[in-house]
Amino acid sequence: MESKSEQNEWSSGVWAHLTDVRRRSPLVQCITNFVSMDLVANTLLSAGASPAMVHSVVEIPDFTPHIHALCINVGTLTPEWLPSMKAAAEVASQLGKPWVFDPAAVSCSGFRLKSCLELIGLKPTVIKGNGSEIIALSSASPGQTKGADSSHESTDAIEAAKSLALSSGAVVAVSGAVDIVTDGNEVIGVHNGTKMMQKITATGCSLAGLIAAFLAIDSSRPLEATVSAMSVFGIAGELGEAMANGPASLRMHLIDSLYGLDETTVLSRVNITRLG
Ligand SMILES: Nc1ncnc2c1ncn2[C@@H]1O[C@H](COP(=O)(O)OP(=O)(O)O)[C@@H](O)[C@H]1O
Ligand SMILES: Cc1ncsc1CCOP(=O)(O)O
Ligand SMILES: [Mg+2]
Repeated sequence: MESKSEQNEWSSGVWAHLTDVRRRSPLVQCITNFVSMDLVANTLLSAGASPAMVHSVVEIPDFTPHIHALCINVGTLTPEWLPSMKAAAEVASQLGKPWVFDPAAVSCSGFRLKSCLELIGLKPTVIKGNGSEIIALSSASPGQTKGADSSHESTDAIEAAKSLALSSGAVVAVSGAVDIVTDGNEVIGVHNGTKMMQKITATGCSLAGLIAAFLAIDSSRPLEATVSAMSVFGIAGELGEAMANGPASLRMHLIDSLYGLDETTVLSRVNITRLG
């Protein structure tokens, strides 16, 4: 059971992180899938960050040195896109810029799984997947695939997440009913969010982009920054659902709620526990 003071510490940490993102407006480069580009960019803008969907390999040497964080998502991967992803990841890692890797639909093909493992070799700061994606990556073998959706609960993936964190050196975040964040030793559960978020495509991708923005302003504490981003996104979903009639209006209200989040709401809604 979490003590009141531990809860208060998490809540004030979440609010401090969001305030800092709004104040510093970090530049986040996103090489993401076609489905998600719009929602990822709008999520980052409503949180106060500055998104740039720059993915051409010829632009990376000029642009990537200027970013504050990077997000790479393989949701619509093709062989033509992989060199851009690798080049951007290499620049980010060499220059000490935090980067998030989202192995969207990793089990779709052998090509995608191999590409994901190669990208993990380039040292992401955070790997964010759903339960099925993290289990597949951790065992380096595709399970049964449901494409971009998960057929596992996030809590089924705790041991896989810990093992992937230890083998990769990344913080691993598993989205789902309870968002799990681990560095291989500590395991934190974020209990914000709402089930209907699964019915909007690219919410997982947007969460990965948001994690990148939070890492940009607290790169020395990737576990805490990731926990904060997950809680903030979940709270925006909870508030959005209260105004929505279904997934399409939730999409709109989620963005509005993220934009309008205030201190009282954040402090009263953060729900984070230590799971191990
Ligand atoms: N059953 C649920 N209850 C509450 N929040 C959920 C639930 N399922 C997903 N979410 C939230 O939806 C967002 C996207 O997560 P998820 O659907 O797991 O990603 P992905 O799209 O990558 O599979 C996250 O913020 C997560 O917390
Ligand atoms: C439907 C789909 N197909 C390939 S990528 C993609 C979007 C997946 O987004 P998310 O992982 O956030 O559900
Ligand atoms: Mg996903």
